[in-house]
Amino acid sequence: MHVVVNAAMSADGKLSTRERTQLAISGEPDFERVDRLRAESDAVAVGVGTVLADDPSLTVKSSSLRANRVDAGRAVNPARIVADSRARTPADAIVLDDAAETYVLVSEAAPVERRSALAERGATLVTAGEERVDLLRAFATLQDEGLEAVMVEGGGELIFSLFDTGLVDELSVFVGPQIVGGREAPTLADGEGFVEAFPTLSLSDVEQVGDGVVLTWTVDR
Ligand SMILES: NC(=O)c1ccc[n+]([C@@H]2O[C@H](COP(=O)([O-])OP(=O)(O)OC[C@H]3O[C@@H](n4cnc5c(N)ncnc54)[C@H](O)[C@@H]3O)[C@@H](O)[C@H]2O)c1
Ligand SMILES: Nc1nc(=O)c(N)c(NC[C@H](O)[C@H](O)[C@H](O)COP(=O)(O)O)[nH]1
Repeated sequence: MHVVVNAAMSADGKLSTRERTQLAISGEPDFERVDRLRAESDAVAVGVGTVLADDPSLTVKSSSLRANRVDAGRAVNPARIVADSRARTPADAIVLDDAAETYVLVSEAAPVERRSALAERGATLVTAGEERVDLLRAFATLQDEGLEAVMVEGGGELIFSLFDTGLVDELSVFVGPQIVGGREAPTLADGEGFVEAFPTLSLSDVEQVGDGVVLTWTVDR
């Protein structure tokens, strides 16, 4: 499996405001880059925090990129993955519509009635971990399902955990020209934070986009 984390952050490293309201960090050229990354992926993953804050669709927006996928014998959209320890994804979340297959990763602690509600909406549930999703086990199951190229779009809690478990191969981040501030505002990697043995990165590309920059790193092994 190849896991790419992609996000947009302000110059001070924030993914959104302290109120978790969506923030226009990048613009159209970056959305097109994200769309191309989605189109190349077998699946696009987010944490349930992102579903609750943004209600994203995670689909490919460009009709020509969708057509290319179909021509190549792939599904029109990549599958969607939601890491959701307690099955909090709302039944009317856009990620549960029929535009793509959706996997919801839950833990043993997810209430049975919430799991049933998601299964009724057509989601495929993957259970791994007691209180929290065991990402190593869950991603191994997803790989068995044929998902090889996985793009992770956030948020900060999920991104930290994926680095913590050593699952990330590549990081690309748009760094935008604004300061958001706020100690409660989500950053690129939240969670508990590393104190020692930090994951290290090797820079593979730098591209200026307007007053921002797209940085691409590979994760050192
Ligand atoms: N700028 C961007 O590119 C971008 C992208 C995505 C999200 N966001 C923003 O990020 C915020 C949401 O981020 P967040 O950090 O609150 O939530 P998140 O999206 O990272 O989701 C966190 C949730 O994931 C689930 N999860 C399951 N297993 C987990 C594990 N092992 N480790 C960690 N989480 C696990 C838990 O239920 C947890 O509550 C929103 O404000 C959203 O707007 C910004
Ligand atoms: N590239 C990018 N620039 C930004 O300025 C910004 N705020 C995001 N944020 C990611 C966002 O939080 C969403 O999760 C998805 O971008 C929504 O995806 P859809 O369009 O619904 O498919 N992403």
